[in-house]
Formats: sequence, structure tokens, C-alpha cells
Amino acid sequence: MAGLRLDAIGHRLLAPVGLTLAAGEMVFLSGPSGSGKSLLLRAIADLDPNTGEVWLGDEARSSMTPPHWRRRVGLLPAESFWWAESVGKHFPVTKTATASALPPMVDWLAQLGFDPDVLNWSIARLSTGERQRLALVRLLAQKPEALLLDEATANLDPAGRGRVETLVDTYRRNVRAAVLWVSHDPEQRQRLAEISDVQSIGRSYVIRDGRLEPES
Ligand SMILES: Nc1ncnc2c1ncn2[C@@H]1O[C@H](COP(=O)(O)OP(=O)(O)OP(=O)(O)O)[C@@H](O)[C@H]1O
Repeated sequence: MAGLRLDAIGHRLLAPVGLTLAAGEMVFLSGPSGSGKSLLLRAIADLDPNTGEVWLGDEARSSMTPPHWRRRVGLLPAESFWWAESVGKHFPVTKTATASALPPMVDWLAQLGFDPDVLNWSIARLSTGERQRLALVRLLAQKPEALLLDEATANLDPAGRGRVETLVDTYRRNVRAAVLWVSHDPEQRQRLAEISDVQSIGRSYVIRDGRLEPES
């Protein structure tokens, strides 16, 4: 699997930054509210105007269509968007197959505390935390090669938070996906280093005054 390299990526609040994540590496990003963390993830995903280039291994973002890029470099936004009536309709494969025929998605649902019947639930009934966990499964179902996570555990209790951390870390190791994780929780990196291999979860950065800096 490929690493992720930001080559002079910038947006209106952030001076161009260079940053390389090795395949399978998890890097944390923090900074004050409004400093531009979400905008950076959206810039990498090419959802907002931005400068620079992003590389997935030796493939440039500019060499593929935006939808193709976003399938390979998956963004989990802080607030997920749902367009159909039921949960299952957001998982393309479930249109033609039954849930039981779809591991590992069903395993991922179970790991996050859901019965496969959740695919029949209406979106309207979902709690904020349920939406957040289901949005992660929906993202992983696309088999992204790199992950951009924006406050992936912000709405969860400690048990739910631990389940998400474990699932993301397992996916990272299995697929050797580079993970850039925006988090306000200073203990999140430490928890992940405890459940995983420390050398892959060593770095964190902060956005301060429009610049990306290694966190001291
Ligand atoms: N579409 C937009 N138009 C104008 N301003 C925007 C837009 N999107 C974001 N901003 C502003 O850009 C700034 C950075 O937003 P961003 O969402 O990146 O912050 P953040 O660092 O992720 O903050 P938080 O930790 O609160 O989520 C904020 O002041 C926000 O109001």
C-alpha cells in the first residue's frame, strides 16, 4: 500500500505545507478551534480550492478524477452527510447482496456495536454517535488506501471511542493505510500507541498561526 505525501498543500488560512506519511503510518493533527484543520483535510480531499499537489505513492492527485481520488483517500468529515432513507442504501453493495454475504463490513458493524439489522434502520432515528460510527463503516467499505479523519470520536462515549480507535488501527495495519487524524484529545495518540506498534504512531503536528508545525 502507498504512503501519502502533501506537496506544498495550502488553503486560504494555511501556508503551503509539505508532509509525508509512510504507508501504515498514523499522524495526529491538532490546533485551536478555527485554525484550519478541517480545511486542510478538505484541501487534501480536493473538496475546497487549494494549492499544491498530493501524492498517493507515485500517483498524483491531479492524474485522477476527484471522485476516484476521494475513494482512494477517504475523508471522514466531522459531520457526516446522509442522502437516502435507510442506512443500508448508503452501502452500494447492499443493493444486490444480503448483509450476511458482506464480511468484513458486517464484522466492522459488530465491532462498533451494531447488529446487521442496523442496515434497515432509518437515518432519521440515528443518534449523533450512531451516525458517526456508521459513517466510518461506510467509509471503510470503499476500501480507501489512506484515511483523513476529522474528529472521528468527538461524539462518542469512552466505550464507543475505544471501539472506533481499535477498528481504525486494525484497518490501518491490515491495509497499511496512511492515516491523518484530526483530534482535540491529547490522550488519543497515547491510547493508540498502547494498542498498536509505537513506531507507526509517533508523530503529531499542530496548526498554529496559519502554519503546520511538529508538536513539541
Ligand atoms: N466555506 C467556508 N467559508 C468561509 N469560511 C469558512 C468556510 N469553511 C470554514 N471556514 C472558516 O475557516 C476557519 C477554519 O475552519 P476549520 O473548519 O478548518 O477549523 P478547525 O481548525 O477544523 O476548527 P474546529 O477545531 O473548531 O473544528 C474557521 O474560522 C471557519 O469559520
